[in-house]
Amino acid sequence: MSAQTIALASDHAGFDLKEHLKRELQAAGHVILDLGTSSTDSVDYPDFGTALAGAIRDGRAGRGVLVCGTGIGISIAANREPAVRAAVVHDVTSARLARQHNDANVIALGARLVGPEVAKDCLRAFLETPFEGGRHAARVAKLSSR
Ligand SMILES: O=C(CO)[C@H](O)[C@H](O)[C@H](O)COP(=O)(O)O
Repeated sequence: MSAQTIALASDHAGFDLKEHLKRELQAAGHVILDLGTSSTDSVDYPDFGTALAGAIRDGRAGRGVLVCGTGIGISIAANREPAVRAAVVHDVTSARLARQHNDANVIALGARLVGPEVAKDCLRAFLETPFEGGRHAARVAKLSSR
């Protein structure tokens, strides 16, 4: 995928993995919008999921990557924004299908569940896999119309 602005956000549990993924994305030439957190000091994941969702809504980033301990809490926060389709992914297959079937514009990773190499593979699949459209298009449209 060509270079684009990608927003990153995590809580304390996801901080180290976020930094790892940031370096990967920078090396690939992407522009990074890092919305925090900036250390492993304890913070609240809704603040960071919401911040990333705002960046997607406002067009400051085309895609987003969220990290918390499980990926769950921070994705719940981000998905409250209608412009966001955030998918918790654990492996390349879930990351690929989140794009092919769901046109996910955000992935959420669990730093306590997924190692850095698997997370990197998920990120690559997320960025490189196109939406299939077809029968999935009407379903995704229904997500936005409710
Ligand atoms: O939101 C979560 C659970 O879905 C995340 O895993 C958080 O990172 C986790 O709850 C943080 O837990 P901690 O005990 O405060 O580090």
